[in-house]
Amino acid sequence: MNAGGNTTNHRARTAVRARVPVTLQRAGHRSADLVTFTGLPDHEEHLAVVVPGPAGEVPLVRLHSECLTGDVFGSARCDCGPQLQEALQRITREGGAVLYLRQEGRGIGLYNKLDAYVLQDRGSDTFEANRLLGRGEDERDYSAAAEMLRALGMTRIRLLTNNPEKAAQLARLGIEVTAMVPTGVYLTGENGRYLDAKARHGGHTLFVPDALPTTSEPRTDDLEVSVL
Ligand SMILES: Nc1nc2c(ncn2[C@@H]2O[C@H](COP(=O)(O)OP(=O)(O)OP(=O)(O)O)[C@@H](O)[C@H]2O)c(=O)[nH]1
Ligand SMILES: [Zn+2]
Repeated sequence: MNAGGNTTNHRARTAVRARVPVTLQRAGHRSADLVTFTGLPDHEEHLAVVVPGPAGEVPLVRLHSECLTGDVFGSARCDCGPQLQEALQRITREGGAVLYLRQEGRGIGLYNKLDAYVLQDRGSDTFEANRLLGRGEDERDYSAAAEMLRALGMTRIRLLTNNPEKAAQLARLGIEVTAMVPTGVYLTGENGRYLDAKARHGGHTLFVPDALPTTSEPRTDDLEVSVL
């Protein structure tokens, strides 16, 4: 019971639970801390990968939404895997954090995302497919991310993203985003329609050329964004 004796509206404050050093083999064998938390508002097991940067510099942060298919299996249907690698390589070089958020499928979960893929193969775009499943187009909420950043002492950040909604939500949640740093666009023969829908419908600041590649190798030339 707290000092006032009233526990009914009490919500645990988010705090760092443990910091575990690791070597990241796919980020040049550089060191990072994996950070876990207590008191997260949504009780998910979100994880931060943190590397200290130069004192006085605004840290680079990526809010990476979980994508098992892209991050782990390297599926070419989306651009999540290369974006995660880019973020890990950048923060291990210049300092910062990747918050790995358990928001699979923009918040609808893995099985629903795979159902959405089936609908996309029948002609729907990525946002319409969510609606046909009775779900929101994008159900992500970044409250837990803001709490994690506060617990890490990162309340002033540069955000590695092409998604203005992430910056807007963080600002509303009291995190000062001094800059949106563009993340790479990793175009493959399979993710062109997905990226195009993100740009046209989702408001992402990325450019997708009309002529899409025919291979599933990520291609980043002639795109107007920063790449590795
Ligand atoms: N529902 C659904 N989710 C998807 C689909 N493709 C990828 N995702 C999920 O979308 C999330 C990534 O969101 P994106 O819109 O690709 O990118 P973002 O994180 O908003 O923006 P950036 O910070 O610029 O990368 C991950 O959780 C993926 O699992 C899809 O077709 N349907
Ligand atoms: Zn993905």
